[in-house]
Amino acid sequence: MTIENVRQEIENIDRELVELIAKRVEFADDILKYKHQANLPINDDTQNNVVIDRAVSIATERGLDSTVVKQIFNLLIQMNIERQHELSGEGNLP
Ligand SMILES: O=C(O)C(=O)C[C@]1(C(=O)O)C=C[C@@H](O)C=C1
Repeated sequence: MTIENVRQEIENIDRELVELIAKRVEFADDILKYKHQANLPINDDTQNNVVIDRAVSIATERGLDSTVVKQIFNLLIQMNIERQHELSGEGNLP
């Protein structure tokens, strides 16, 4: 494999990652509807821990640096929380 081939593979993965992040954020709309109906807060620390612990466990099984994976998932959760605030009309972004 040439370096161009490897960079093409990395680009393909990067595109998939961004698509998956977009899909994950899109669920903010559905989850927010349930939260409004049940009068639940947007931020749920218990669920945050479930998501983080699951990601850390999978990362550890795959031999990845779990500290970095934890940081990534904290950012993903934060993106979802921000989108839910935006959809509630409380955000700063368009
Ligand atoms: O599961 C939820 O309640 C969500 O809103 C999703 C999510 C997440 O991104 O995984 C985001 C915010 C909550 O604090 C917990 C988890």
